[in-house]
Amino acid sequence: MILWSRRATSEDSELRLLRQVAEGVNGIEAVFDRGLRLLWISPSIARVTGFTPQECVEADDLFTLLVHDSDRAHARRMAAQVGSDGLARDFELRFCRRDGEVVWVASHWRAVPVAGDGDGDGAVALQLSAEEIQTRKETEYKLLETVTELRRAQALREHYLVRSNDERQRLSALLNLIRLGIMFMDRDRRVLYYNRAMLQIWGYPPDAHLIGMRESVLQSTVAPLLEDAQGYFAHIKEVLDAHQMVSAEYEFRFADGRIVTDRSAVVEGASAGLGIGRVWIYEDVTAERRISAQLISMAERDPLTNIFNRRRFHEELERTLADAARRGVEVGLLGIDLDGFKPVNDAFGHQAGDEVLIKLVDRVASIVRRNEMFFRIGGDEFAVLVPDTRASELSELANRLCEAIAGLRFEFDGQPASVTASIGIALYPENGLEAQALVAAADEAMYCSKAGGRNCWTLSARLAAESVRMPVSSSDEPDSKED
Ligand SMILES: Nc1nc2c(ncn2[C@@H]2O[C@H](COP(=O)(O)OP(=O)(O)OP(=O)(O)O)[C@@H](O)[C@H]2O)c(=O)[nH]1
Repeated sequence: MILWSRRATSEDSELRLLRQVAEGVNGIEAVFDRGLRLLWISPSIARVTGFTPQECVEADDLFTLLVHDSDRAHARRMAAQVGSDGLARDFELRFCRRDGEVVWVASHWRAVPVAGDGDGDGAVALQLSAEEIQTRKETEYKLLETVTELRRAQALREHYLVRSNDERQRLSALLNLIRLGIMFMDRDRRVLYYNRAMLQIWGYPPDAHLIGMRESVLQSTVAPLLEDAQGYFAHIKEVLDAHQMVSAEYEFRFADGRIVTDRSAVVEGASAGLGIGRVWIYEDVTAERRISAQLISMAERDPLTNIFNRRRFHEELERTLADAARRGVEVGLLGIDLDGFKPVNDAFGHQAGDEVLIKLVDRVASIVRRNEMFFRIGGDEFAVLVPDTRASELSELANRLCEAIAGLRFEFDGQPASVTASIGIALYPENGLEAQALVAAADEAMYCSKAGGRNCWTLSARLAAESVRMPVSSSDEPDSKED
């Protein structure tokens, strides 16, 4: 056995025995005096650090030689405390190897009484038992790194989860505020998402739960609400079968009269080419349609009598003539101007005149057929457009109108009042091929009626060589009389 002790000669038998045991163990064993001077160290120090036991013993300060800068003060302090209070201590520290590498060791320090020291002060030595734990430390480090990495990933995931939840909440709040109904269907045609407006439009209660519901189930629940369920479902089938990326706006009606439009688009997935489903957007356009119908009505109807006005008259005349030209049929135009209307206004006031106009329109409207159109051209001027007709039918109609108007009885301020009508009849194509020519022919004939005594009708002169003015008779076949 080689001895590296400064006090080898004065060792007692107990210390020798301790050394023998210590040299045989795999770990590092060392003995220090209370001043932390190394007295002895086992050969295993060379295996762990590369420094020989002799180099260690001869070193001025083993702590400076072996212990890493960062651990040195702590190690020294702990060892000194063991020396002073006699309590064993365990701690880990780093040794610096000769080759510059660092190696972790677990150290156990305890005070060992030195028997037979001779000075009688109960002297103690410090025994260090150390074991290399580099592999364990590396594993610990790796574990720590992995745990840190996991924690970081977890924190990041939680951060994104919170962000994505917030995002979803914001989006959901927004989608629930808008008036458009929105529904996402997945690729298997099951409901993935819907907003509040979608429930309202489709007549579901606010707490309805549709997530995961199949399209076919959805359709069966809404079918009774639709005016034409089969037509609507055929539209959906067409959109889906044709894989339309964006479908055109489709208008449909509910049985309760609401008008709704739908549009839909494929929702692109992250991987190109694969749609992950389809979004459907529903809009209740009932109010819009009503307003636009009102605007159209205002633009083409007379506000007092609610029948079509001059503007619509010209549109219908052009359309009817074009249609008649295609089909090779005749079109009749009756120009009607009231007789003696001004005196009613003058005698009983404008309101009385309005009443006459309203009642007269009601009466005439009850006489004209469904395919015949009645217009107020302005003031006390009216027109009836008769598609696909003959002159004889027109004269019959004119006769009935004259009789009906003359038969209207009014009473204002206790006094009776009445009006009559002068009618001019023009026939397409005989009296004019263009709208303007036909109107001029009807006007001309109407003025003939006025000139001929009023309360009568006149066939346009352009129909025959001369226009024909007829007094009103109750017969279906009016007696024609040359103008
Ligand atoms: N109450 C009322 N009167 C109107 C309205 N529009 C036009 N009038 C009046 O209708 C009258 C039309 O005049 P005229 O055609 O000369 O009246 P008329 O007495 O039938 O004369 P003739 O056509 O020659 O028989 C005028 O007094 C206008 O002021 C209306 O919306 N309401």
